[in-house]
Amino acid sequence: MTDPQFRAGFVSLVGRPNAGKSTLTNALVGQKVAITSSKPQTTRHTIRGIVHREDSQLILVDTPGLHRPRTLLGKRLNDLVADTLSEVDAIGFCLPANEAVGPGDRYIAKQLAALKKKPVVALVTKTDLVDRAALAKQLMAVTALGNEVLGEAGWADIVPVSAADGFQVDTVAEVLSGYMPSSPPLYPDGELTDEPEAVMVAELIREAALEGVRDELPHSLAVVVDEIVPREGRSPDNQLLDIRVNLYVERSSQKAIIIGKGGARLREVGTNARLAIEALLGTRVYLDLHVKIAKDWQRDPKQLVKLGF
Ligand SMILES: Nc1nc2c(ncn2[C@@H]2O[C@H](COP(=O)(O)OP(=O)(O)OP(=O)(O)O)[C@@H](O)[C@H]2O)c(=O)[nH]1
Repeated sequence: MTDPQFRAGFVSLVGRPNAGKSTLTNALVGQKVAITSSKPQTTRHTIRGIVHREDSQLILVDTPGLHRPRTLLGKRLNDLVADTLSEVDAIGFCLPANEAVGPGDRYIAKQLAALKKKPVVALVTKTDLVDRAALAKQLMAVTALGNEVLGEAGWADIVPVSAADGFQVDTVAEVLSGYMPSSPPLYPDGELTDEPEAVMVAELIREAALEGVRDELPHSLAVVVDEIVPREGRSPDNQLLDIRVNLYVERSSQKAIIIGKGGARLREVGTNARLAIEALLGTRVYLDLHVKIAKDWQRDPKQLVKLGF
């Protein structure tokens, strides 16, 4: 039954490069979905993370246009950003606690002001890097920016947060949830990301797995990307993505076809898929494939939802 109190909607985290958007996205979602690094402008795709809460669901959308004010001409950039942001229900504007409010922040704030009625929540990020006095000063500076650019009312809210130690991460989710419209959940429970990257990766694996056996398994194969996680401790120019994937078939005879004698076919599928994914993403990849039987998944609506259909 649908809970009339439930809220669900879209949120975009914006802010200048290195403001902590990707890290906060990961902390909110509770699992790594975005690629973070200390080098600015590494977010390569519009990424969505989904935050499932008891009484709300937040779908986080990244706004790539705001990352590169210097490489796009003013109007085009404004249009691009306005396009993306006009579709969200609230905006979280990330400003690092340990860096003075500067022209980059003011530039973004002015674009947000042009969107008129959209609620903008100022998120003062990385609070673990400053002491209480410095944080208080930064909160005042951020409040002043809101009043200067958005008028008397200023930001919809202002929340200090640290993705690194978890301080107030939950409060951020709660405050943003308050700006979501009443709606049933928009995504099935347990779904963490709906990024185009995962969909494309699944497609490439499906292709590789069906190569040469298409007649035997035409529609009996579902590919679900469980996780795409950057390997810890790698430098930005030597990244490795760990990708864990489940391949679902309907019967054990089909499982045997996919795996092949002594696992030989699955190894070949893995290599071919990995090369295609590396070419797509431009990063080295470690692919972890598991073949599972989901009996009659094509006829079972619950299974279909679980498998992303
Ligand atoms: N100490 C600390 N560091 C953080 C925190 N959040 C992010 N960082 C660091 O700040 C840097 C930038 O963080 P990102 O999350 O990649 O920033 P971003 O805004 O997504 O950056 P772009 O993709 O360049 O726009 C990384 O080195 C993070 O580890 C935090 O809460 N505390």
